[in-house]
Amino acid sequence: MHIVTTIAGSDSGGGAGIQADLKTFQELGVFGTSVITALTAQNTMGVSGVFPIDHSFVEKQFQALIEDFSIAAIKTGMLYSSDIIKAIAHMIHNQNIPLIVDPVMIAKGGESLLLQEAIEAMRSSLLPLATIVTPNIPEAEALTGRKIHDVSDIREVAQGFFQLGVHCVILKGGHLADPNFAIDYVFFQNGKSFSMQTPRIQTSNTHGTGCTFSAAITAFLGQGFAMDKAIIEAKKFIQLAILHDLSIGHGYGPTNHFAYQLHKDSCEVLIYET
Ligand SMILES: Nc1ncnc2c1ncn2[C@@H]1O[C@H](COP(=O)(O)OP(=O)(O)OP(=O)(O)O)[C@@H](O)[C@H]1O
Ligand SMILES: Cc1ncc(CO)c(N)n1
Repeated sequence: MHIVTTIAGSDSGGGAGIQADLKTFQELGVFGTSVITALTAQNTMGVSGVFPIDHSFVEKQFQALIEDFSIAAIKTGMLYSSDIIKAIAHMIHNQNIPLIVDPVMIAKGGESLLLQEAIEAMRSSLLPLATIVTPNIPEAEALTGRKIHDVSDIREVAQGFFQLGVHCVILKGGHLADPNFAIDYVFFQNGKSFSMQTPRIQTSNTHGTGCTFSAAITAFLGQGFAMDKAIIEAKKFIQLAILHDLSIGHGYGPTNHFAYQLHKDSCEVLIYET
């Protein structure tokens, strides 16, 4: 049994954060463990409160895991403060475990999940340890200080992440205004790159898409998939989770974590060399 870990915030509404990650791990046949960085009072309509966990207790949770388990891959999500980020970086820097950083900053409803003061710690302490980083466009802009106007700017931004020491950058194009396709751009430090394209689904049920996508990458990597295969299969997982959405809540509803196991043969991801 492969064991993986999510270090993230709790979403009481169950569609994002720790809850989305553990559901995704379970669906993909890996044993999920967790380190909770913050509690959020949250539903599909928004975040009504954030209660950060003291960084010493974040450390204590991780310590409990590494004393007992052999962890195959780690992902991070909502990390909230520089104290928490630095504590995590300190704990994992000598562990030699693949690390997927989803640099969560803002919830779909606009609430902040990362303090402004924490951006520098993300850049200087955590990203140098990252195997893969999965920013959306605004996150990539905030972390590299470069603006993305169109696809040609994306390669430059990936370089910005490589300079920090990241091995693979997945720029999620969900926020680029292509009405027909959801395109993500994948860049490796060795120069290899490709884009992944699926039909864009017209829905407001996109709560937790980023968490679910990065959790699926973590689950596949933890099982020993090669990096490109893990990324492409995770794109399939999130496409199906958005397509077969569940009617839950009154706002931005969750995705359907059951869908991949039911429909995985029906989804095609188009891959283009870039
Ligand atoms: N409407 C959509 N149809 C198809 N795929 C989508 C759609 N919206 C997002 N995706 C895909 O979902 C994945 C997550 O991307 P997204 O841009 O939503 O992440 P995010 O903004 O970080 O999410 P979150 O708000 O959960 O942090 C990407 O693979 C993206 O292409
Ligand atoms: C706890 C948490 N993590 C991440 C996101 C981003 O989707 C969210 N809304 N809540």
